[in-house]
Amino acid sequence: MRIDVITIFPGYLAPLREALLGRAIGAGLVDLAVHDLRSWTRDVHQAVDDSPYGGGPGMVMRPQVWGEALDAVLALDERPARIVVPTPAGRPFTQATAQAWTGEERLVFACGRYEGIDQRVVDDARRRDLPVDEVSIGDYVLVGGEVAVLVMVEAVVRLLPGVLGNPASAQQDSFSDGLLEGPAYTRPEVWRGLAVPEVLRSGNHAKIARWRRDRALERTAQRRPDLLAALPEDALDDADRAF
Ligand SMILES: CC(C)N1CCN(Cc2ccc(Cn3ccc4ccc(-c5n[nH]c(N)c5C#N)cc43)cc2)CC1
Repeated sequence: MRIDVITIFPGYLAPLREALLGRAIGAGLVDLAVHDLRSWTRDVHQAVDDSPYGGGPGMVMRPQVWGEALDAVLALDERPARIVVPTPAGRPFTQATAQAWTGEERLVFACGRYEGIDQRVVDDARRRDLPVDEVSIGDYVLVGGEVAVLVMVEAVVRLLPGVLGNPASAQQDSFSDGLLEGPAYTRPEVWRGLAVPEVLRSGNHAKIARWRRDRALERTAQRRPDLLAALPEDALDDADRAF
């Protein structure tokens, strides 16, 4: 997978070259290119924003600069690309989104700042039949799209074959079966007077699996009843329902 990020703050994306993601890049599983939007400005001030039509607070990012930047970055590689635009007004970015994007050969992220990017940039890409997703990582307001891109790239790349040391981790993620994961423990057996639940030390794998499922159901019911309500009919077996 090739990933391109266009931003006025390239340094914000430096963490993508660290740790797991850095190793994925080093292993050739991911190609990452970060581009400074100001490279496509033509004025001495390298202006990327302007006042909003219709008035209102803040500034809006100029379509000309973004249009030239996206055209140039898309032309760098012949692989078909999905353009991703983080925005507070976007569709929710979920684990399902991350899973779906693992099938893409290329993702091009457009990081806005100020009050966002002139809508005609997205409209122009769509009318050229380029796939464009406007997505939000959560119901809170950030200052720009860069942090959202860090989140989304990590969520996608960790699902790519060969990236995680133990692929089972991705399969047993929270959300992958629709539930939150339950509590996890490691040594010592007792810490500050708190003992690891005995069942986890029993060696009885059936009992352990049941206990873990019950804790996941309990935690999901307490913290995310919406996830429980959204489970498909056949997601819970009789033992789950008995819980
Ligand atoms: C009603 C009320 C919830 N509204 C809210 C948004 N207000 C306008 C407004 C304010 C600030 C920004 C800053 N900004 C610029 C580009 C950009 C990209 C992503 C995000 C972003 N924020 N939160 C997320 N989950 C995001 C994602 N993904 C924020 C961005 C952009 C837009 C208007 C009021």
